[in-house]
Formats: sequence, C-alpha cells, structure tokens
Amino acid sequence: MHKRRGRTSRIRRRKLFRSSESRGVTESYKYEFIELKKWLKDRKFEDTNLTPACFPGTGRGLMSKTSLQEGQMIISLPESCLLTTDTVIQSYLGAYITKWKPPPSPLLALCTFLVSEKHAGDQSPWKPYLDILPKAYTCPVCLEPEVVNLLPKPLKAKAEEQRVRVQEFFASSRDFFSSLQPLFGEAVDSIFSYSALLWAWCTVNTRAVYLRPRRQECLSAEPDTCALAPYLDLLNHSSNVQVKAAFNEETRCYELRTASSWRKHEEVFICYGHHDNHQLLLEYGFVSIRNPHACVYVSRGWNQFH
Ligand SMILES: C[S@@+](CC[C@H](N)C(=O)[O-])C[C@H]1O[C@@H](n2cnc3c(N)ncnc32)[C@H](O)[C@@H]1O
Repeated sequence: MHKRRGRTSRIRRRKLFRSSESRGVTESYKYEFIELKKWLKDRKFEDTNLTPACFPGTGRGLMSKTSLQEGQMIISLPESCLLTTDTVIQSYLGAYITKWKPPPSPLLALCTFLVSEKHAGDQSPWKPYLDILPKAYTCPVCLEPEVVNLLPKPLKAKAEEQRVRVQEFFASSRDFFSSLQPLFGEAVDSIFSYSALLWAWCTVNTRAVYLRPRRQECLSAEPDTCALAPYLDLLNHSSNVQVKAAFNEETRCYELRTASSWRKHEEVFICYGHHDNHQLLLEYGFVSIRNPHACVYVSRGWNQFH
C-alpha cells in the first residue's frame, strides 16, 4: 500500500519537478556564442542578465544568470545590432533596390540580404549572427508534402496556402535576383535558389521582432515592420508570460522588459502572441503542450449528425 505523502513533501516534489523541467545546460562556452558575444560587445551590447542554454522541451533558449524582478529591463539591444531594411538599403544592395521597378517589398529586401550575406561566408560582417541561425526550419512550409498530408485538415489547408505564397514570392523575385548578377562571381540562380530563399523567409518569419511601421521610398508600400534582433531572438515562447518590447526612440535601443519575475537559472520566455497550436506550428514550427489558447477546430456542418 502507498504511504500518503505529507503537504511539505508534495510541495517539495512539485518544486523539484518545476525546476528539473526548466533546468538548462549552458551553451555560452560554445565557439559560436563566444563569437556572437564579441560581435555584440563591439556594437556596445553586453548582457548581464541572460546566457544561452539548452532546455529540455524547448531546446535552445536564454537562461537567467540572476533572479529578475517584475518590470526589470532584461535586454536593451542597440540599433547597430538590429538588421532592418535600413541595414539593407545602406548596404551594397541599396543601389540595386533603388533602381528596381516595381520597388521590392521590405520582406524581399531582408531575405535578399540574408541570402547574400550567408553566401559571403567569412567575408560577411554578420557572420557571428548568421552562424547561430538554424540551418533548417520545422515550419510546415519546409516539410515534405507526405508529412503535411498527415496534419489535421484545417492546418493542412493553411500549410498548403503558405507553401503557394512562398513559391509565388520566389517566382516573382527571380528577375530582381537576376539584376544582382554584377555583384557575384557565381550565377545568381545558384545563390538565390528556392531553398535559400525559403531559409531566409523562415528566418524572418520565425525570429523577427516588430517595429513601428516605417515607409522607405525605394521599397513597396507593404508594412515595413520586421527587424532581426540578434541574441534577443534566442528567447523562446510561452503563453503564460507578459513582456513589453519596443524600440525606444530616445535610447535608440530595442528594449524588452519582463512583467513576470524569474528565478536564477530559469529559462526566460517572451510571448510571441496569443496563438493556438495550429498557428504556432504554421508560423514558428512548434506546438506548446500546455497552451491556454489551444482550441479544437470543428468543420462546418458538424452538428448535422445530432
Ligand atoms: C525566436 S526563435 C527562439 C530561439 C530558438 N529556440 C533558437 O534556438 O534559435 C523561435 C523558434 O524557437 C523555437 N521555439 C520557441 N519557443 C518554443 C517553445 N516553447 N517550445 C519549443 N520550441 C520553441 C521554434 O523553433 C521557433 O521557431
């Protein structure tokens, strides 16, 4: 017969379970993070609160180095670390973007820059950031059609729509890529391939932070609201936390404040939005086990049988 546990023992076990669930193994010693930290330091950013770690369940993320209080600023990333359409327009791509008619979209500008810098390898000033980006993504748009076929019907339909959108994005961008040929020794078709553009598209879609809409004369009128925020984009999602994140025009930093408190050595999360699991899988390539926004999709006419 089982001996009934006392209240103290139950609380202790719950605490132990909570901490083992979120316990991370530091990754700050890894070469790519040492290089990234140097790169960030050169751009006037040093983190005292967080460190990269690998967590059971959520994978790579950021862990608190000390306890963090409600309202505390957890990251303040200088503008010089952000990759925005300004970065692209001020680069060697700027002249080609300005010339191209109809103007490329802000998304195309960001994706083109990512593919081009990735191709530059060691020559790219963004190398330490590019090296920590995932090599592949798990979003349905990257999955084999046989795998997408196994998804629940409503999600499968959205995944197929998304695949068509990305394919059209590629097809409609090819002439612009051809115009960049003078910049490269190799044929642009081999650099700006579908798989390279898909990787860049997933990078922006799964990792970009939101900026107040801006308008660049040389880009199309689609919303220009995405920025890649190196290091900050290592934060994983939880629906149960609240954060305040925005670009501060005075400090010229992208600032993130937590509305939750964190114990030392816990995984620190941000909330990507109130997404159900279909949206999380579609946009970010993962699902959350304890998702308060989880819902069941019911097809039209389901009640005909009652
Ligand atoms: C902004 S990045 C976060 C950092 C990322 N884990 C990394 O290693 O680069 C977003 C991606 O992290 C992963 N992710 C974020 N939150 C997660 C969670 N709660 N559980 C599992 N994976 C998560 C997903 O692959 C998502 O596309």
